[in-house]
Parts: sequence; C-alpha cells; structure tokens
Amino acid sequence: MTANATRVLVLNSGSSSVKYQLLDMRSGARLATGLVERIGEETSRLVHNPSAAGGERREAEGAIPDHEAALKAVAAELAADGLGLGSPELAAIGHRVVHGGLKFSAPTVIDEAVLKEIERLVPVAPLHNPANITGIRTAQALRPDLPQVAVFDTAFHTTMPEYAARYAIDVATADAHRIRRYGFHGTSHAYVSRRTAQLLGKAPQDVNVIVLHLGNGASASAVQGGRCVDTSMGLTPLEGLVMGTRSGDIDPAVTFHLKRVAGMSTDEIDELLNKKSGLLGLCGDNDMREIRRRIDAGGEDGARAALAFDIYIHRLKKYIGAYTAVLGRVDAVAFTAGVGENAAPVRAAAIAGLEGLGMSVDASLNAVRSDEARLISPEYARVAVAVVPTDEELEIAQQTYALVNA
Ligand SMILES: Nc1ncnc2c1ncn2[C@@H]1O[C@H](COP(=O)(O)OP(=O)(O)O)[C@@H](O)[C@H]1O
Ligand SMILES: CC(=O)OP(=O)(O)O
Ligand SMILES: [Mg+2]
Repeated sequence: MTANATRVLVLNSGSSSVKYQLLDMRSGARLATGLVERIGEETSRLVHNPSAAGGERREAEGAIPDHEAALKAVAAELAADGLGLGSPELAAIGHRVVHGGLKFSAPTVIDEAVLKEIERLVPVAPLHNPANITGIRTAQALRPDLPQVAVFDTAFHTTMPEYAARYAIDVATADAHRIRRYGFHGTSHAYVSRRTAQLLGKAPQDVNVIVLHLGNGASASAVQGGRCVDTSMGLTPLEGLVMGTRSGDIDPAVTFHLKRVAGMSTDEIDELLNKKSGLLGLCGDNDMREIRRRIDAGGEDGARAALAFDIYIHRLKKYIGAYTAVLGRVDAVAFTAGVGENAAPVRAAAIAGLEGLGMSVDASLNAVRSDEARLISPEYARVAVAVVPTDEELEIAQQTYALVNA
C-alpha cells in the first residue's frame, strides 16, 4: 500500500441489494455512494451518486441477474467517474459479512481460510452470507493485490453473557451443532449506541442504551456501558422483532405443525418464515410507507394494514420492556434504520404508554424530518428517546482502514 492510498470502498451486500460507498479516510469525504436493488428481478435499479467527487448522479433500471453482475455494474459506474477499482489511491475494500459465528469478534483480513469459514456459516445466514461471499470473490477478481476486510454483523454481540446467548436446550446437542444466539446488525448497534452517548454528552461506558434497528430486517439490543448484553436475533436473523418479510419470534412448535399437519417441507417452511411472513405475510406489504398510506386511507384494507402495524408495535414494546428489565437503568432508547429513522408513527406508537418506565415522546419533536441525530423526548423525561441515523458503511470503512494501517 502506498502513502497515497487513503480510500476505502465499502460493499454492503444484502439478500437482494448491494449498497456501496467510496470514502476518503484522510479528508472524510464520501466520494461516491450508491445502491443496486431488486437484484434478480426484471426491474433492478442502480443509483450511483459521485457528487462529492464532482460527478453527476445517475439512475438506471433493467434486469441485473445476480450479485456478480451487480458488482461489475458498480465497478463500471465508479470507473466512469475516474474512481475505478484500479485506482492506486484505494487502500482496501471493506465487506459487511452478516454471520461470523463465534470465530470472528473483530474485523478480519480475508484469505481462503476466512472465506471457507464464512461459507460454512451459509446454512445459518442463507439470505445473506452467499451474497457476501459473491461480493468478496468478485472484488478479489477485480483487485487481487488489495486487502479485503470482513466486518461481521455478529462481532459486537460476542460480549453477550452466556446466560443471554444460550438457548435452554440440551447442552450436548447445542454444542455439537454450535446452536446459540449470535445476534446481527452489530455494526449498526455499535455505531448507534456510541453516537447516542455522544448525543447525551456522555462517554459510552457511562450510558445504557436500548437500540432499535428497524429496517427490512429488524433487531433490538441492550447495550450496557458500550457492551452488548442482549439482542433479539438468534442463531439466524429470523428471531425477535416482526420484520418486513420475517416472522420474528414464534413458538418453535409452529414449524412441527406446518410439517406434520400442513404437509410442508423444511425448505417451504424456511421460505414461509423468512420471505413470506412479517408485515408482508400479515397485510401484503412490507414497506412501512405503504402500510401507513393504507391505514390513513381507511376502510377494510386499512384495517388489515392497521392490524399488521399493531402486531409490529406490540412486539417492539415487549422488547423495550424486556431490555429495560435486563439493563436495570436505561438512559436512552435509540431508533435507527429505514423505519426507525423515518417512520414517526412507529416511534410514537412504540413509546406510547411507557410513561411508567420514564419514556415518552414529544409529538412536535417527533414530527421533525432530519438526517441528524436528535432527541424526540420532552426535556423532563427520565429516559432520552432519540433518532440516530445509522452509518454501517462509515463504521465498516473506519474498521477496515484501521486494520490495514495497523
Ligand atoms: N419515509 C419512510 N417512512 C416509513 N418507512 C420508511 C421510509 N423510508 C424507508 N422506510 C422503511 O425502511 C425500510 C428499509 O430500511 P433499510 O434500513 O434501508 O433496510 P435494509 O438495510 O434492511 O434494506 C423500507 O422497507 C421501509 O419499510
Ligand atoms: C442481518 C439482517 O437481517 O440484515 P438485513 O437487515 O440487511 O437483512
Ligand atoms: Mg440494513
């Protein structure tokens, strides 16, 4: 790596999307940001924004069949602005990797052994790890000389105490198959809990925060003095909150029933719970904007959307209550990710009725639209309620750059 290599490209490959950012770590500039969504459909869309590097924002629609094609399209867009992967200014590529099991509690330079371990974990992150592997392999082929770094969603949760991480099942069976709670979205929970402490003017070690990461995937975590002590996702990103298309918590016997009585196969049940459940399964929509629109329109259709919304909120409230008990003292509740940052009605409904826990939301502060971290609780409130935009890409870039310069 040369002294001029101060840039990091971050790839956040999801099940059907790739988000990316090119950052200059010396100046802090985000030279390019972008997104490929609906990969595998006819209507894939690429949005590329190199405005910080003086380029023009571009949007293209058309079929992008898989993640490899998506990454090649991203590489071509970057190259068109003189920001291509061939640039000598590039120091490293940082990859979000969703499942790192117990092996990886820190960012890791990727070699064949690391890739093999990420591959071994595919059965416990079937929507995510395959996309992450494709991202890594494609980037390696384009720049074999460059360090590629994996930043794991599970890393932040490795501090969970054993009594929070273990399921109450036979220990020998659990250990033989490494069945335990790993937790996900850790990069976001780490960033948001630290940023919340900063917003309160305190050091992370002095603050207890409940972080609610509400995107398409959603998870809650209890962060005590900067360390994660509990989180809602488990062996896989299926447990916990109601999500866009995932059920979150259910009685595990539902799966036996679906198999024995409904005659479904294991793969069909997997698909049902991961892709056809959650808000989508409940009302036919997984986008909170559309759900709010239907509720506002009223009628029978609105009532169906309202029930889905209420189920989503009820689960969220239960986790806020549970993590209040786990933490003992809560200094802040922080809402983040697509729904948490944008959906004021979700924040209002989740906190409504929690005055007994010292939590409330000021309606006019909650209605403000902003990209900044901000408080939405009234001044007198015992617990701060905050909206804190997450920045997984910045966090991944910083961890990647620190590792390759260590
Ligand atoms: N303005 C908005 N109002 C309400 N919900 C929104 C808004 N913008 C985005 N969302 C929600 O955020 C979700 C995407 O969140 P995001 O954190 O980007 O998810 P992911 O990273 O899992 O793809 C959308 O599916 C939608 O439900
Ligand atoms: C782990 C996980 O659920 O990630 P995402 O929200 O990106 O689907
Ligand atoms: Mg996300």
